[in-house]
Amino acid sequence: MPNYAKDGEVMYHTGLTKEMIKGAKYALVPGDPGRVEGLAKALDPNAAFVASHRDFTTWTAEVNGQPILVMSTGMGGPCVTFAVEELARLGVKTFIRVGTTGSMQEDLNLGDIVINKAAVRMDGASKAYAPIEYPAAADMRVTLALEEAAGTLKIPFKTGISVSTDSFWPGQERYDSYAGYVRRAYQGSLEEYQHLGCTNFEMENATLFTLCDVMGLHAGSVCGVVAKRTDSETVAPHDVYEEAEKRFQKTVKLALKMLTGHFLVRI
Ligand SMILES: O=P(O)(O)O[C@H]1O[C@H](CO)[C@@H](O)[C@H]1O
Ligand SMILES: O=c1cc[nH]c(=O)[nH]1
Repeated sequence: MPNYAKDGEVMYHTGLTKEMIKGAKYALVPGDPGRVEGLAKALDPNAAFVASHRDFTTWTAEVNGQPILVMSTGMGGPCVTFAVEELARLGVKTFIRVGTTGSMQEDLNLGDIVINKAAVRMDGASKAYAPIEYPAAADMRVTLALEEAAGTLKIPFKTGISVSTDSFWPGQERYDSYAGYVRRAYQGSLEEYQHLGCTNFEMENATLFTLCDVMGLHAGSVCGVVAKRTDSETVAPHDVYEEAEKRFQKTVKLALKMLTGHFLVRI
């Protein structure tokens, strides 16, 4: 029997109650708290600020007359576990990550969109919930809605498998760190992931997908490419992010319209 929050019960880390989230069943979960307001207002000009605690900034919006939560998770798997645990207790059932990412295939360019159908579990947090043999898989209906939305909007996108790491530098085989050293186990890992057909590096999908499947919830992910690792380790200038941001905002808005409407089986 799921342990739902009681009326008025305040979630310790997010500072939210059931009343504050207005019965939202869908949550958009970007990593960056600075992305929340823009995303909420892109969904709904009447979106409203709800709370800001630690890494978790929350706004509410409406799409198709349904309440939608937009809440940052902060960076990395451990932060995602707080977001999923507390929002699930408040009744959220579907989580869509709206992030940034580093692409690892030649045909994924800066500013493009990646929709992740699964993730390689290089995080640590998901291991507290399921053995490493358990897949980190996105919900197929959420993934299809994101693909259908990006395709309809003619936004360049690719669907693939992300590698979700706990480290932006050695875990993603970056040599431009302070020490400049990548431990031997990760030297050559980028090339290996490319051969395995993985599409991108980021830091939250594996935890999000694993937890949601384990808990009977639904998850999807759309990320904008801000680093093209086939060319460089560097993150691109801000205008690339702004282009990607416009694209992922439009994509999730249309995907939410489909998911809250009559797209495939209602979840
Ligand atoms: O832009 P967000 O959603 O934070 O996602 C990506 O950006 C951060 C690293 O720069 C990591 O959290 C990574 O997953
Ligand atoms: O290269 C990148 C860019 C964004 N986020 C990541 O985790 N890696």
